[in-house]
Amino acid sequence: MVARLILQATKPRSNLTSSPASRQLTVTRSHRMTPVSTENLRPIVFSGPSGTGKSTLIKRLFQKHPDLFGFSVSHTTRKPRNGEEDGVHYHFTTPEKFQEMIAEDAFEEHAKFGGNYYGTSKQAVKDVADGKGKSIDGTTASGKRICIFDIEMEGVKQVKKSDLNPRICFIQPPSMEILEQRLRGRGDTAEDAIQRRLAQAKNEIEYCKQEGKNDKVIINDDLDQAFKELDEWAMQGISA
Ligand SMILES: Nc1ncnc2c1ncn2[C@@H]1O[C@H](COP(=O)(O)OP(=O)(O)OP(=O)(O)O)[C@@H](O)[C@H]1O
Repeated sequence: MVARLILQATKPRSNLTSSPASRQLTVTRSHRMTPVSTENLRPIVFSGPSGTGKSTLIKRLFQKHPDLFGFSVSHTTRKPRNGEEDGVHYHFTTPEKFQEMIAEDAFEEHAKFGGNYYGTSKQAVKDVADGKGKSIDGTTASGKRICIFDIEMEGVKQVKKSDLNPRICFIQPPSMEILEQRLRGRGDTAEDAIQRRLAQAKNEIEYCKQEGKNDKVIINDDLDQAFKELDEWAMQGISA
């Protein structure tokens, strides 16, 4: 879904790294404290074709580490749906204000989908590290968190150019045939959209093959195996 310009985590920023005391953050977990080095506060970006299994894998990551990761609250020019609260689900804004923010270089990345703008502001990324991001269920992700991005290829290109210094992981389908089965199996995508997504998937897989575009590529064939690989990679360097 489009608005998954959701979250990110930020590269070690000055407010997190300037004093010795901040070189190690402490994340409170259910029964213990987990020291997290500043290196691990780098945002993690997940990308990959629609239907490849990003949401499924990210959900597992949040379930396994409920206090460690967060999404940023995106800006959007679309109208709020029932039950959506400004500042919680999205920062709802006007096209004029959104354009102003683009001009002020306020976004880490932004894009237009279905006639509406969506974007991740620099402030929203900082908010995740300050305990003001979102958890997987939309509730406030309190405490310092590592920002997770779930974004499209164009968004990945933008964050790579920003000063976020994210770790980038591409989730690849085992084959185009299986990707098609997954998209159809979800039962929520119209035929023309499936065809568009499959065509786009080819572009994304080509992009992913280029040298230096990703820090990690995971083939999501067997889900348990893919999650194990993803979890080990995401948790690298995080003391638990
Ligand atoms: N390893 C797997 N084996 C079989 N089915 C899977 C696997 N991973 C995910 N799926 C299924 O594939 C479908 C697509 O997964 P998911 O919605 O997580 O994809 P996505 O990459 O987040 O897509 P989008 O970008 O469109 O939101 C879902 O029905 C999910 O249950």
